Amino acid sequence: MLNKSIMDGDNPDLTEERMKGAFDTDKMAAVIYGSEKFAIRRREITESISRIPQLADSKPFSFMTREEKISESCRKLSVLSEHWNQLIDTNNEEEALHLYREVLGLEGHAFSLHETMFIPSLVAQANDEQQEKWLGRAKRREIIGCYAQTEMGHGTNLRALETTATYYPSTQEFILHTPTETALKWWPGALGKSSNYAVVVADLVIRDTHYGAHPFMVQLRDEKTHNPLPGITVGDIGPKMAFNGADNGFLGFNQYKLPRDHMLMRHSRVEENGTYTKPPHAKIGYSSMVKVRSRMAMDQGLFMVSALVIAVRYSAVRRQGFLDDKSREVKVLDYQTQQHRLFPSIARAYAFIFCGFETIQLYDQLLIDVKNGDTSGMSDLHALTSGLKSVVTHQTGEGIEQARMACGGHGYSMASYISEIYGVAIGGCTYEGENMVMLLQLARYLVKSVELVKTGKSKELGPMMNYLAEPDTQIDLTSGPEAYVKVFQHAARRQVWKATDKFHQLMESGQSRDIAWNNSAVELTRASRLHTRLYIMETFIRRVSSISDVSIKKVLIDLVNVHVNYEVLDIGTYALEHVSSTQLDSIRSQLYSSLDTLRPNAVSLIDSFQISDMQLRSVLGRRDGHVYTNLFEWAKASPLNQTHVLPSVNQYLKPMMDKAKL
Ligand SMILES: CC/C=C\C/C=C\C/C=C\CCCC(=O)SCCNC(=O)CCNC(=O)[C@H](O)C(C)(C)COP(=O)(O)OP(=O)(O)OC[C@H]1O[C@@H](n2cnc3c(N)ncnc32)[C@H](O)[C@@H]1OP(=O)(O)O
Ligand SMILES: Cc1cc2nc3c(=O)[nH]c(=O)nc-3n(C[C@H](O)[C@H](O)[C@H](O)COP(=O)(O)OP(=O)(O)OC[C@H]3O[C@@H](n4cnc5c(N)ncnc54)[C@H](O)[C@@H]3O)c2cc1C
Repeated sequence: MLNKSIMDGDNPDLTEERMKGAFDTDKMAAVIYGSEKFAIRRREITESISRIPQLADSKPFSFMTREEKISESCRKLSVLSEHWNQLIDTNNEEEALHLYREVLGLEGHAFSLHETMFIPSLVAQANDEQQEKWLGRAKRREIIGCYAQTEMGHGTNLRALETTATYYPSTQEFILHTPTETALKWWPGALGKSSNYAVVVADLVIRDTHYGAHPFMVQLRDEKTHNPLPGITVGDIGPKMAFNGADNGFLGFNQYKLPRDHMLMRHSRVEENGTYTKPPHAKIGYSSMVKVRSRMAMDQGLFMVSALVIAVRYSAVRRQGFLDDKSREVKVLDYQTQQHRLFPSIARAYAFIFCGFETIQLYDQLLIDVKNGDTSGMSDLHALTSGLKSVVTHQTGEGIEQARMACGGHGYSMASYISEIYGVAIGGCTYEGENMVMLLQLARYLVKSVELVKTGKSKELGPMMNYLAEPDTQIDLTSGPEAYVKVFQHAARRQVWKATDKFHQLMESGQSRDIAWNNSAVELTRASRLHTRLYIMETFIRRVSSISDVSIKKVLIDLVNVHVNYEVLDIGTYALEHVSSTQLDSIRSQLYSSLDTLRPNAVSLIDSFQISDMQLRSVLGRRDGHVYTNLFEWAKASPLNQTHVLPSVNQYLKPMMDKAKL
């Protein structure tokens, strides 16, 4: 029995699962979270939080109105402000994110964008003097900030942003202005009611020349009264599909004056006389987005895991139907269909998180390089994270929806909380650049790479691109996971070349570059997806190969087997060009047997993420597995059940029924 945290009073069905686990979940947590030190810190932070009763939800979140959710998260933030230094190392971003997740969950809050985009924008875009002025204040949370870029009329196409920041040398001020209704900033998280500052992205104009999107530090509200400053129109955009604890907002400027030194000037400058110095890389101002995209594999992996923790634990306590033994119904987790629904997603979640570690490190390195004047890695990371954010958000959405269905009717209830997780996670398909558009950004890079190969410049290929220059080879599927990587390489290479050839042929036939691109776009997005999935698979295998602990490695190899078999079958139409249908049949059989092999470790694999009940907010996913009693308690707490007869019954239904009786 390796799982140390088995509790006496837990549901015996879950205890049985935990006894079956063949590895230590604390050790696995150390692998998942990158180090034993951080895995221990996570547990310590969770433990410390549980000792502060004011940080608990005051009632089930699902029964709160939007206003109550916002007020509840502000209440908790004020409690947290008394405890930051005892709870976490405030300079450690991962510890802070864990604390936020535990205490505030995933529905958003006043600081949603403060940590994820406002501070990172100051770090990457503000010069030293500006950081001196604002960064400390932001880190101490004396001010609350957000990132205001998207407008009602334009989000994806940044070059068409309408908000202007016009510089006047005579006053040494910018005038921020919203020229039309569609130019209203629309969507920024925590903008509507919480933030008093924003990094605003506006089109820089000097003497009638438009220099495009640039970031500005803008005070929105009076620091004493919190009222909007004159010239600022700001408010909440209303309820959303999910994420309703956040006040995503609108923002308009009416000839709003801003001192010259409020343009973030680490990379581009406007001198007092209006002379403009351009940045060392044209897209350096987009770095806050690359930062968030580089985190998305990790964050989406964790969203998917939350849904899987709920679905796998519930599947181990839910008994329905019979297999051999007719005296007792089976755990639904024993059905092959249930395993097929859930286990490939467990594998993907692990894979996303391992990828996430790599891309976060790549971004941190890029930040250092750029500070030292080296922007050469920007295109590679932009391409990689554009594809990755698109694939992981889409697959996470699919995985969470399967997890919901795997919980049957109770999955549809807010008691499961899966629908909230789903709603929040799929926001990622849209924010930080709509998925199709970001796949097309990666496609630009892939097409350029093929062009390099075609012109004999393969040596100039970026990281991860060498396979595009390699010839197809025979694949021996018995040679282990690497053979599946080869299948993906073949499929991705063929699709990237096919899409590029189509694009080239259309141009050769007389179509303009833009029209030819648009007419090749579906094929190009397919190429980007295959390339990204190849990267995810390679990272997963690489990470697992590097593990030394035998029991951990063994179960992760089982997980890799589920992954590679499932992924190759999932791209069956492409794979068929490289493997025979008989080989696909054999992959199918291997997938079924790999599901079987994984089955005893399923609960331990998801327990290893050590997501607390507080964070999970799910009756079905409770760690102790006592689902039914608590489901009943939860339903009894519904506001509708606080009275036997609702006022609407007396007001409408009774008179209607009484009238019908006459
Ligand atoms: C629910 C949440 C739960 C938890 C999380 C909590 C909080 C976080 C929640 C939400 C945060 C959401 C925040 C936001 O959404 S902020 C707004 C984000 N907006 C976007 O992402 C807009 C997307 N659009 C763009 O990025 C750009 O418009 C573009 C699509 C990239 C096109 O830009 P454009 O200037 O027109 O450039 P192109 O002509 O297409 O390309 C020219 C050239 O530049 C290269 N390029 C583009 N971008 C970059 C980059 N960032 N770095 C390096 N290079 C870049 C591009 O590849 C091309 O290169 P070529 O060599 O091909 O010429
Ligand atoms: C939960 C959430 C939080 C957000 N938070 C913030 C925030 O904090 N700050 C902020 O500034 N913004 C924020 N946003 C806005 C977000 O960044 C934008 O919605 C996003 O960038 C997509 O832009 P869009 O809405 O203009 O979509 P559109 O570009 O209008 O997309 C609509 C459709 O057009 C297609 N399309 C558009 N352009 C092309 C193209 N060139 N080629 C092919 N197809 C195309 C898309 O694929 C899509 O199908 C948030 C959004 C959400 C949902």
